[in-house]
Amino acid sequence: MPTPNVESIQLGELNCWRIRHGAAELVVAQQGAHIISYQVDGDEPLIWSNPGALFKTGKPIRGGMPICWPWFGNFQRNPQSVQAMRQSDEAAKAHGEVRAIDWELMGMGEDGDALIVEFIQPQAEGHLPGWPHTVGLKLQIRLDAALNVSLVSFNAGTEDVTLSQALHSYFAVSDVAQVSVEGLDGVQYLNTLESWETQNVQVGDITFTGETDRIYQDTPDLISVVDPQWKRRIQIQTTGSHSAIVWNPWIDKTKTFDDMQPDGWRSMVCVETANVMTDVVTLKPGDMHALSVSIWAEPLVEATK
Ligand SMILES: O=P(O)(O)OC[C@H]1O[C@H](O)[C@H](O)[C@@H](O)[C@@H]1O
Repeated sequence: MPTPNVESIQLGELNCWRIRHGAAELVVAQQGAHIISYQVDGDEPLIWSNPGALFKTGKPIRGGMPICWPWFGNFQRNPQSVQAMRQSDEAAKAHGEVRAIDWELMGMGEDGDALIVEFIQPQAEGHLPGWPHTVGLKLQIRLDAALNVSLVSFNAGTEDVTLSQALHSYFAVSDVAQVSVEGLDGVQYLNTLESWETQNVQVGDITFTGETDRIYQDTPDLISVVDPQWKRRIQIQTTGSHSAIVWNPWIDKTKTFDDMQPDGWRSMVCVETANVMTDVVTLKPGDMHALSVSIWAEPLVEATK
């Protein structure tokens, strides 16, 4: 059985852990329970670790896998049922309240050949600013042949709670202009750069020629990023999610970020495992929901004629 090897490290101002399990290495920050990198020895990284990232207390980390909860994206773009959960005159943060606060590491342990790492977010139990609900929030990371991440919400209060959420995965690619995203052919999407009202239908695979920010609805459980140059297919298998956001900031948007190198956009693409828009989650008292993704790479088999 592979033995995990855990090292506490400091990245900028943030406490992190470097966890080795078999051939896999995971770096996770206490702030946001944020996966910063994940790579299997001898392979290209699967999760994009951003060389321009800033590791500052209270600032969301760009790259890796931010957790967006209890709302995704721009609060005002969320359905009324999600907005009604918040009681505050303060401007709402993009992507919710938990990506830039500390989580508690509950434990790390082996389960057969797998390693499990668990975090909880105690502030979700009634202590998030302007969000007066009591939800047990746990992140479970399971390392086996894949990277498996599950965000579990349990309504411990007495009223219904509606939330939108995402595991905002940044995937490492050879060159975003050369990759395609498969699995969404025929699926409806909003092109948020053009209109939040018009429904579009995806035709064929997604390729990238400019800034891209799309919300796909009624998504299938398996989406892949096909990368011919790195001769691999990243498999993104989800449960508890029927929406996905596909995002790349391209050249000009990247220039507006203080935490991304000018060419950073080229080596990443976000395919986010989500519950947004028509797919928001309502938890009755006592209900639990798990938003889960398993990520692994498979070699691209060249078509033979
Ligand atoms: O800059 P952030 O708040 O981390 O958000 C980064 C991106 O996240 C998602 O993919 C949204 O769809 C984008 O509109 C947003 O720009």
